[in-house]
Amino acid sequence: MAEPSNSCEPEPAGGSTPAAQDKPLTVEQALERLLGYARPVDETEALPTADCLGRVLAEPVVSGVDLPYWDNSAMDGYALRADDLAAHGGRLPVSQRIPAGQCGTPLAPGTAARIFTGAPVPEGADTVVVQEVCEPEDDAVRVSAEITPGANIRRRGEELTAGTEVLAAGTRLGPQHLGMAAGVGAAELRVHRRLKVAILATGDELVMPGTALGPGQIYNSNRFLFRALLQALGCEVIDLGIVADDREATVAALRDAAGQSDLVLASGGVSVGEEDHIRPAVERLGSLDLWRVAMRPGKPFAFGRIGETPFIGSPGNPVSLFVTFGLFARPFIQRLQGMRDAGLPQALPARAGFSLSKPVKRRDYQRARLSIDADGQTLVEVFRSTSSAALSSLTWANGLAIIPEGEPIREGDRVDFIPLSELLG
Ligand SMILES: Nc1nc2c(c(=O)[nH]1)N[C@H]1C(S)=C(S)[C@@H](COP(=O)(O)OP(=O)(O)OC[C@H]3O[C@@H](n4cnc5c(N)ncnc54)[C@H](O)[C@@H]3O)O[C@H]1N2
Ligand code: MOO
Ligand SMILES: [Mg+2]
Repeated sequence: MAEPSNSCEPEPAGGSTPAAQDKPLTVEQALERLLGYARPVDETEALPTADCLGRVLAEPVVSGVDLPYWDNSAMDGYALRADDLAAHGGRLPVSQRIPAGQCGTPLAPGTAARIFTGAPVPEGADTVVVQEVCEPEDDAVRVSAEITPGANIRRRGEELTAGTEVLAAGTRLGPQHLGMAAGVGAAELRVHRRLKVAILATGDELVMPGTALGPGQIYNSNRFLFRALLQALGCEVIDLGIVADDREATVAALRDAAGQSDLVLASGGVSVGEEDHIRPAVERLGSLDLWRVAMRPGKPFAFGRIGETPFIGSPGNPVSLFVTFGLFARPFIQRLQGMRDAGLPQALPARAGFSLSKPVKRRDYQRARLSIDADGQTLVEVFRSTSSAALSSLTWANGLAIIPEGEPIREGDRVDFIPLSELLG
């Protein structure tokens, strides 16, 4: 889509060397370069708050009210003046009843009000006593325990006051944010429009589930990975299906994809064989701005532009696609969507429950499982195979262990672990 709002200015980042750099970039350099090309889509729309799940907020939400809006009871019980209770030997007549949704009258001196959770505390009362320590007696109440003056009242404005920004622009709206917006009375929110992402899977060997496999054929897993990863990010997916390993077919499919989307994602055909047509096709239609990252899986990862439309080429191996999506495509998409905090997924320090005597040559994102052992210590185990074709490694894992290049790992060493949740949504 040739929208100026989403154009990729040729602004080098992460090093000035253009695309087909001689050496693979580090993960950090690659991300920096990639994000240097990310221009947020600036078109926005106003939607009913209930329809905004997963959208990115374009304007802050500012509260028009104090929260709570008035002093209210945090418990079911009796509202009274603490001094009155002491002065009347722990027994007070009940002068009114205040359920939630009703306002009582100012509390008559020397009396208590029956009150329920969420009801406004009547003027004059300074304490709510929970009913569990009260005995109702005819039209009075006897309090059988020590009370804490001021207890069980949620004060007006104690959470926040009118004029407070409750949600910042650039927030991805989850259930808690929608609840917050509704809680300050926002019926509509201004959000960025949905990002249109075109996907295509290259490969003559691919067939769709539902068809019997012929000789040399495999099922097209990547389509399902792409779609689901994008849906979890709130994108509109334009699925262009399977593209043959053919130069002209690849050029035509990429041109078609770029014409109707904000971003094009392709899987496969990005490596060095003569059946890999993605790089020359992108170069013909625009430019290749990055190719190859010093990582495993995912080394032949590519980024470029087809006209003005950004392009991400993921390696065909499904695990390589998943990992490069989480590390690069996800933050890039978050930026286009207008999110504030787009970057590498957060890793947490953990303890290796495995050893690798032979150091790895490229930074390795091994499929891993974090657990807490009997002593309460973190323990990371890695999958038995590092094959980037083995999706079963990802269904087994709950995260990725980052194995730095050139360093052996001994059991008990610190190892950085990225929870899968950091890579999704
Ligand atoms: N001589 C070299 N060969 C390869 C290199 C290299 O540096 N030199 N790199 C290897 C690495 S690492 C990877 S990763 C792959 C990346 O390959 P491509 O991106 O070109 O992808 P393809 O060759 O098309 O496919 C690779 C692999 O993935 C399977 N595949 C492809 N698409 C799908 C799909 N939609 N669903 C499921 N599986 C898919 C495909 O059948 C291949 O097995 O290149 C190495 N080669
Ligand atoms: O980069 Mo490939 O993804 O190592 O298998
Ligand atoms: Mg290939």
